[in-house]
This record gives sequence, structure tokens and C-alpha cells, in this order.
Amino acid sequence: MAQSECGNFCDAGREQTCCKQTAGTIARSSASKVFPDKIYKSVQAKGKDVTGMTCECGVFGAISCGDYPTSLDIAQMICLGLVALQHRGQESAGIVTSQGKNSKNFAVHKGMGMISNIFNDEAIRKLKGNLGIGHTRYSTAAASEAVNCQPFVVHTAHGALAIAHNGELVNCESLRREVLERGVGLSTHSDSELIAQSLCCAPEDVSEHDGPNWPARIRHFMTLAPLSYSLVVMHKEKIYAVRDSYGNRPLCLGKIVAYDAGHANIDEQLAEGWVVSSESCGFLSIGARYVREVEPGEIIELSRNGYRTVDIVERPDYKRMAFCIFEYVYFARSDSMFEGQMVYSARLQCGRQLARESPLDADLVSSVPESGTAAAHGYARESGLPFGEVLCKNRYVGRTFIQPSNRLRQLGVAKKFGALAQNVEGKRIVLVDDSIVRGNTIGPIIKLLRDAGATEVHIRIASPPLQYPCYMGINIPTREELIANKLNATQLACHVGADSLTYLSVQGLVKAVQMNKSHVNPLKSGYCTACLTGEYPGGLPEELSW
Ligand SMILES: O=P(O)(O)OC[C@H]1O[C@H](OP(=O)(O)OP(=O)(O)O)[C@H](O)[C@@H]1O
Ligand SMILES: NC(=O)CC[C@H](N)C(=O)O
Ligand code: SF4
Ligand SMILES: [Mg+2]
Repeated sequence: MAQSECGNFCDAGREQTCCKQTAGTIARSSASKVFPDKIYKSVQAKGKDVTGMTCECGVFGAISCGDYPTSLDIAQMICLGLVALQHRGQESAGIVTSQGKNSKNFAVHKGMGMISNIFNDEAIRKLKGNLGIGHTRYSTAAASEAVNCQPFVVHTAHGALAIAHNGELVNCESLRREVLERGVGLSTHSDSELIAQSLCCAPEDVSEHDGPNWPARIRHFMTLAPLSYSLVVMHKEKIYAVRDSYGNRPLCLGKIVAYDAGHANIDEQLAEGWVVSSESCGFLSIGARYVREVEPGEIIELSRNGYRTVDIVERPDYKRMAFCIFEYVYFARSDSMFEGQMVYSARLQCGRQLARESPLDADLVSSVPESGTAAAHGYARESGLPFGEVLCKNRYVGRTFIQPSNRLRQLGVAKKFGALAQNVEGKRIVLVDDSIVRGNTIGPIIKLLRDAGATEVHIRIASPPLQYPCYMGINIPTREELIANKLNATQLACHVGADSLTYLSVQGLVKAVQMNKSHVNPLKSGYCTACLTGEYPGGLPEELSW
């Protein structure tokens, strides 16, 4: 393949415009809307790149039932729950436990790095308790430093309060000003600490003769901050599980059952305890069974007697629900359940839809592992082409998104894959991936496959082009870094050396993720697609005084 004048490997024989000639057109056409810079960038540690569509944090909570102390090893359980959520954040983690009603303080262990490096047997032994919450972090709103590790613990007039947060407050700055004006000091730039401090003061119209009214305080906070959060909040012998009213971030509930309970009807099984988690993927590994999602706007109270909904906060102006569609596309583990369906099934449908939208004659359908694999199976099934593996992935290299700088990301891609040469040689390959962000992954892979003897490599992407920033807890790179803002699909194919490249349409994606849902109640569904469309839940950033 000849190198074109733009310096990229364009196939001179194909009838397409060189990337260099029309790149400006893409940049101009998508520049009509003005999006504010994310304020958090000003508080990032010096010299640290803020790059990558990095996500997203995992929160976890567990409480045992019956008389305390119980035999459940709560800290161990939370630790395993966090290991299952490790894909959601790898910068730092923490666990906070409570003995229950009479405990004066919490046991806390937090640190930088991966869960397996932070928690050893001794640390777990010291985390005594009958209930606890945990967090694994990818930073969005304050530097990746020990001081910002979660859960946050603050001391209130009613004892210690711990909070773990997944998401990002869109109106963080105005809320921050408000809290500071009330005379409350903040020790970090973290929006999660801000939530903790917001909950410390009782709202003026709430009477607290019988002690703190946490549901009322949480409701008050929710009316001040529309987006985005899934929270676990612990005080003495209770945990509150909270999801913002748009349902932007995921959160679900599970029941801890007896080890030998088998697959019997969950309603008939005795609860040994309860768990809440960003995703359900870890439930089986800790002996818990999936019960249901926390509903948008719902505040659930967990105690040793069980769980109950204590309030549901409505969305402002009856706006639509806005569950992050990228949880389906990439973020979540494929064995997690959202909206009554496995993430894997939704990804499979995305692949099927992609095959309907962009059919092709080829010898083999394959995937860029991991998260592209389900969609590739879907594409193969729909098209009738055989599925075969063409890449071997080194499992010891982290997710591409979760790398600190572009240079390291590129090196990471090169180290990450090997071609299964004998599966590839002489083949026309349809290669399916879930998404393209900066376009660093796909080019080197195409080169690997061509070097291994592939005769054609056609790229099919099971999501639409990413073009806009996310203000709700996902680090999407600057608009200039997003390859879809520089090159259209044809230009990108040329740039990365593919024979063709197409994306799934926005309508196709929304349709696909709804196909296997257990219920399609329009009042109870709706997706955030802002990074694909520029349409933000709750309005444009300035309307929310961002
Ligand atoms: O266009 P880029 O900026 O290069 O990023 C896109 C790639 O990053 C993600 O994979 P990743 O390897 O991070 O995770 P995965 O193993 O879950 O697919 C995603 O699935 C794409 O393959
Ligand atoms: N990714 C996230 O959900 C991050 C939570 C919070 N905004 C933080 O930066 O700690
Ligand atoms: S903008 Fe994109 S990544 Fe952010 S919440 Fe919406 S769908 Fe998810
Ligand atoms: Mg990938």
C-alpha cells in the first residue's frame, strides 16, 4: 500500500478522498456548537495528561442480616465485589466498614493502585464490620492522588458518614460555591467530597427531632444536583443506595444467599445479607443473586432487616431517562445485567444491526478483543459468515482507555495483540470493534493482520462516531483528539489502512440495545447519547450553569 501525501497509508487505487484534503471539512462541520471546557482540568496535577475515554468508577456496598456480629466476612466480600468492578477504574480503591448501630467510628483502608495491591490479609482483617462500602476509582473531577481516594469519610454531628460515588456532578462549581458560602470547608477538589459535605447539613425545611433524616438530606441534594451519580452512603447501621433521577450511571441490588442455595427461586431464598453494586457481574462469585436495578431517582435504605425504597426523586420537567449508552457499548462487563438483559446480548444485537446496516462479502468475521467480541458474533450470525479468531490478546496489559498518555497508549496497543497468522493468511476479514476513540488501536491491528497475510481487512464499528465531550463522569478526550472529528469514515479507512470502515448509526445503536430488554416502557427507558449526538440530558451545559 502506498503512503499518500498526507503521510498515511492510503490505497491509491481506491476512489476516496485523501485524509489531508478533507479533514478540515469534518472539523468545521462539527464545530457549530460551543461546548465549554471541563472545569476539572484546571485542578489536575501538573504534568498529568487528561486523555482517554476513561471511565467511570465502581461502587459497592454490603450489609449482613440478622444479629450482629454475623458470620459474613463483609470486608472480604466487598473486596471481591471491587475486584469484579476493577475494569471500571484502576487508579485507587478503598473500603470502609462499620460495626453497626453503636460504632463510634468506621474502619477505613484506602490506597493508590489496583485492588490486589491495596488489600492484603492484614488490611482485610482490620476492616471489621457488619456492613461496609467500597470504591474503585478512575478520576474525573480531581487529581488521581491519595487524598481523593474514595470512599470519603466525614464526621458529622451524628457520627461518621461514608460515601462512594460513580459519576460527575455537572453543576459542581455552583454547588461548590454554595457549600463554601455556608461556611463549610472542603479539603479537596473532589466532587464526591462535595456530595459528602452537602449531606452534612440538614435542609432548612426538614425537622430532625428524632435524629438525622438521611433520606430527606439525600433528596435535598438530588434536587440541587441533577446529574450524574450512583452513590452508596453509609451511616452507623444503614446503607443508602442512590441513583440520579436520569439513571445516568448504573446501580443494582443483590441478595446474599446460602452457599448451597443453588438456582432456586430467589424470592424463596433466605437473605443472609444484601449487596449493591455498579454492576451485577461479581454477584455470583460472592454468593449473591441479582435482584433488580436501583430505579432512576430511587433512594433505597438497606439495614439488617432488608431493604426498602424510602423515596423516589422525579426528573425535572419530566425529562427522559438518560442511561449512559456507552455502558452497553464498552464500559460494562459483558456478564452484567442492565434493564433486564445481559450486556453481552445487547452487544450481540449491535453486531447484528451493524451487519444489516453494512453488509459485506468476506471469508471471516472476527473481533478486536475484548469488548468487540460479542458484536462480532452478532455480525457473523446475521451475515451468515463464519466467526474466527484472528488476534491473541496479552491479558496483562490494561484497557487502552486507561492509560495516562497518548504515547503510552500507542505503545500499549503494539504490546497488546499478536496475530493468529494461520487463521489470517489469504483471508478477507471483517474486523469488528465496539468503538473508535482516538483511532490508536485499529491501525496497528490492521497492519498486524496484513503482515500476517490477510488479503482484505474491513473494519465495522459497533457504535457511532464519538464527537462530543462527556460531562457526566467519562473522560472523553478533547474534541481535537477524537479521530471522528478529524476524519470521516472513508478518510479514516484510508488513514488506518483498512479496505473499508463503517460505523453503526445512532438509531441502530438505540434500537439494538432495546431489542432484548425485558420491558420497553417509554417512561422507564431512554439513553444518553450526548457524546455521539451533542444532545445532553437536562439540556446544554450552559443551561445547567456548568
Ligand atoms: O480508538 P482508540 O482510542 O484506540 O480506542 C478504542 C479501543 O479502546 C477500547 O479497547 P480496550 O483495549 O481499551 O478495552 P477492551 O479490551 O475492553 O476492548 C475499545 O474497545 C477499542 O478497541
Ligand atoms: N469516574 C468516576 O465516577 C469518578 C467519581 C468522582 N467524580 C471522582 O473523580 O472521584
Ligand atoms: S456522553 Fe456518552 S459517555 Fe457520557 S454519559 Fe452520555 S453516553 Fe455515556
Ligand atoms: Mg477494545
